[in-house]
Amino acid sequence: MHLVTAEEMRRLDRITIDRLGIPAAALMKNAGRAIAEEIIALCNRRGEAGTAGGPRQGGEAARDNGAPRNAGAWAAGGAHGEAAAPGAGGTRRAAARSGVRGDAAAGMAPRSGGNGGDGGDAGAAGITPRSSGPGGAAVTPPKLVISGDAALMTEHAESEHWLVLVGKGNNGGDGLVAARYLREAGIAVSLLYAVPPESLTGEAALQRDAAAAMGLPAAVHGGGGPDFAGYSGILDALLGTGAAGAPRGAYAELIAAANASGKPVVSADIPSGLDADTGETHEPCIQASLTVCLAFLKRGLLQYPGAGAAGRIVVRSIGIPAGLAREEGLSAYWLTPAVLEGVLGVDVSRRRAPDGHKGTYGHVLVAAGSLRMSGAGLLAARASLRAGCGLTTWAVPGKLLPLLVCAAPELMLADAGGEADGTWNASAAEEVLKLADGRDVLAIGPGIGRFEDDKAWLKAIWEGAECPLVVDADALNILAECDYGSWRQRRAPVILTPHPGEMARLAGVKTKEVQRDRTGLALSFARERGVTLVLKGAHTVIASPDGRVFVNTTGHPGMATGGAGDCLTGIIAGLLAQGLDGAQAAAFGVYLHGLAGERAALLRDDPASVIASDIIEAL
Ligand SMILES: NC(=O)C1=CN([C@@H]2O[C@H](COP(=O)(O)OP(=O)(O)OC[C@H]3O[C@@H](n4cnc5c(N)ncnc54)[C@H](OP(=O)(O)O)[C@@H]3O)[C@@H](O)[C@H]2O)[C@@H](O)CC1
Ligand SMILES: [K+]
Repeated sequence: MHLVTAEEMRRLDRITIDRLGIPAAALMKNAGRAIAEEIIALCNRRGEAGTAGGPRQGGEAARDNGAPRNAGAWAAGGAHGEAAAPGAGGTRRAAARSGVRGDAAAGMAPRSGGNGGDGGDAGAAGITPRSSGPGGAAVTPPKLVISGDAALMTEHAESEHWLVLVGKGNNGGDGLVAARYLREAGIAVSLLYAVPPESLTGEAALQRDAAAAMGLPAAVHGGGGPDFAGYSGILDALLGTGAAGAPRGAYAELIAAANASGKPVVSADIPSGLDADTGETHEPCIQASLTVCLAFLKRGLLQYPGAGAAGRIVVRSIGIPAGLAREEGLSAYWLTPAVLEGVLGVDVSRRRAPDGHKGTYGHVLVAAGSLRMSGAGLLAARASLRAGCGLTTWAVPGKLLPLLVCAAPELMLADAGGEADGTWNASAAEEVLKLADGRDVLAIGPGIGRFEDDKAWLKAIWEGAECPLVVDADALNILAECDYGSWRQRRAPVILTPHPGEMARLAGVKTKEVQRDRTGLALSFARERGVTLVLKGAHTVIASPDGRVFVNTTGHPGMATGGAGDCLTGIIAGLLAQGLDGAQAAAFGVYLHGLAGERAALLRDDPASVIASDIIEAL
């Protein structure tokens, strides 16, 4: 699934309208209808659970009122994203975990509710002929089957009254269309304009007039704290992709009041107050329980804190062809099995040749670990084997070798020289290069610490190793102090795997700046430096030097534990050794790492108790 910026979305809108001749009003109608369908589905869920209009439950429970739980969920197992076969239980679980669902009508994940009729005769309405069983007894009574527009029906309308907060732009127009469809479904709806309705223009003005002609009660926000107590839910149609900066004036007041109301808030396209590109949340920003994202997933919805403000995300098709994004060369993706296979060309089933042997699957050299942090090297080396490479050699300062014998019997150990106290030194680079000769990949950094002339050590390895290089941990901190742009160009790929702190040092900015726009920074850094960059953290970003960027959603907060990053280094190295290219190994490695973390959490029945070794065992 493509991820788009606001600017890219506008471009795709324009192409659809200008080149394909699809009227803007039709897109707005589709958008509003999709939003209404999702609200009706929500009403039905909570109607069945008997919670509509109930008192505020506080915290997450209140935000989630009527919607499946999402935030921080980590339900594991099964396939992720839209790639799994429609109807697969795994898809449903995975969608709940990642909090993003696609539109079945657009060929993505299955929809619940939806237009699927009543489960009876899906064909034409009519009278079913009488048939009889072997003894002549009638087995099928005559039945008149007529199906209606199920997605726009609810039996719980009487307990619902929705307030639509209407902004000045097309986002407000979407909200006005949704209001009409909700009313058509029998749900009471009121409109609250942020600005005088006369200031709406274009399609939004047409929708304003239609809503008025339909008799929908409307008011204009007059300042002060509006009273939302009488409503069962709020549709946030204040600001969309046309928003600039922090919400101002009436918009800010309405957002703050909606958040304080404790009512479930459904956002049209994006939560108002969110930067659609970066995931930054302005003050204030809607805290939605559900975001009905229109046409394409906006980048900011997958990056925190925006991902946290969006609640559950549903991406609904509105008539803009999905293929346009590819045709226009957009290259940011939500990382799913479909994207791994279709965009990156990864064989996610990891088939092995029937006549393969350990030499077929590559040999990893891991140069990692020192006296006080030998475990980091062990984790990386073991993870590379679990990722499926044929052989792994672990190079450590020689002093440590006797202590590590049989730490993992599957590993080969090698003496990298170093100091008598088990630390690294600059001359160890020569040993590492000798050991790397003929190896398929070299992973460096976990647990090496800092040492005298470590920059010379890194330069020698960077320039001398002919195989792909995975650089992590202290090797990244060393790199951040080097002018490596002047080093000899490497032919084989380099993958850097920084966490936000390491990224800040590499890019020469503050950590806060890294987190402000993770996707944008990763993309520009990878392009400028000619490396594949894995920017770790919640929803890890993988950027390749050719301008493609992938955002991962596997994993969970329990994986924020010492050594988890070392495992990732090993996994990526193990995949590179098997012949995957830089972007493939980085993206697939990050995806598998998160999946293994989810499995480990399930096995332990508690995400918080997962430790790095569990991730390796769950691979
Ligand atoms: N065919 C289409 O076009 C489709 C559009 N679609 C929908 O349209 C949405 C984009 O619509 P949009 O471009 O009209 O922008 P939108 O966010 O509604 O309003 C911007 C207005 O708000 C104002 N404003 C801005 N910043 C502000 C702030 N910080 N604080 C306060 N006010 C602020 C600013 O007014 P100004 O201040 O300039 O007078 C500006 O006019 C998109 O998200 C999707 O929902 C989809 O249905 C697909 C088809
Ligand atoms: K909105």
